[in-house]
Amino acid sequence: MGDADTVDIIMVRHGESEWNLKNLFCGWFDAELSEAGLKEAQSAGDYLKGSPYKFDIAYTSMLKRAQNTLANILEGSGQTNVPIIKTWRLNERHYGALTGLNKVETVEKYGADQVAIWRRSFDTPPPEMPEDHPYYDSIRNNPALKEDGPTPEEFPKTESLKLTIERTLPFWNSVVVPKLKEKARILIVAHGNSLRGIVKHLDNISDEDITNLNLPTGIPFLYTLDANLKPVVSMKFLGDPDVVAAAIEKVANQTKKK
Ligand SMILES: O=C(O)[C@H](O)COP(=O)(O)O
Repeated sequence: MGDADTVDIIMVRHGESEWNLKNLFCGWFDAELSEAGLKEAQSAGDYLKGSPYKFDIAYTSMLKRAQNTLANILEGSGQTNVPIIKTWRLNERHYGALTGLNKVETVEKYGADQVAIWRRSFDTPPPEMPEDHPYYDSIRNNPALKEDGPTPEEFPKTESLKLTIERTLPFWNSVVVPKLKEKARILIVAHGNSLRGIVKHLDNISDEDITNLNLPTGIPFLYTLDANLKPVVSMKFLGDPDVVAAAIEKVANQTKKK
C-alpha cells in the first residue's frame, strides 16, 4: 500500500475475449468476454475484495470486453458504487487490416518476424483497414463511440503502439494525473496495448525494450508512484506468480502453432 508520499494505482487488462479465445486480431472490434474471461474478471474481483485496495474512481475504454471486466471486478470486490469514466482513449490499439485474422494463419502468410513487428514494435502499424474490410462498418459505426469517440479526422484505420500512446497520453495527463496528485485511489481496466503504452510511459521503457512486454488477461497489477508520479513499485501483479508467468507466456505464444 502507498504511504503519505506515494499513491497506488491498479490496472488490469480485460479478461479473455471471444476473439482472444479464437486467436483473432481484435483491436477495435467490440468482442464479448469469453466464459473464461468472465471468470478471470470475477477472480480479480474476489482477489481485490480480500485486498486492502479500495477505489474512488475507475476508468475504462468504450469496448465491452473492458467495461464488463470492470463491472465484474467492482461487483466481486463489493465496490459497485465506484464512479466509472469511459473513454475511447483507453481502447485497444486498432489492428487495421489484421482485424479478424487468425494470428497463427497470419504468421503462416507473412512470417513470424513481420507479425512480431506488427504486434509488438513501437512505431510500425499493421496495414490500414480498407473501407471494404468485413469489420470496417461495425467498428466505424459502433454506437458506443457515439458516447465518446474520436472525431472523423482522428478515427484510426490502423495504429502502432506509438499512435496508440499519442491518443492515450492526453487522457492520462489531463484526467488521471490530476486525480493521482489528489491521492485518489484509481482502477483502470483497459487493453493489452493501451496498457503497454501507459506502462512504457510510467517506466520510461525504451522503444526497443517495449517489444518484449506482454500483459496477461484479467490479472490486476499495481503501480506505486512517488510525489512526482515516478514508480517506486512497477507492475507488481496481484496473484500467484506461477499463474501470472503462465498467462504472460500464453499471450506471447498466441502466434505459435499449438
Ligand atoms: O486486440 C487484440 O487482438 C488483443 O487484445 C491484443 O492482441 P495482441 O496481444 O496480439 O496485441
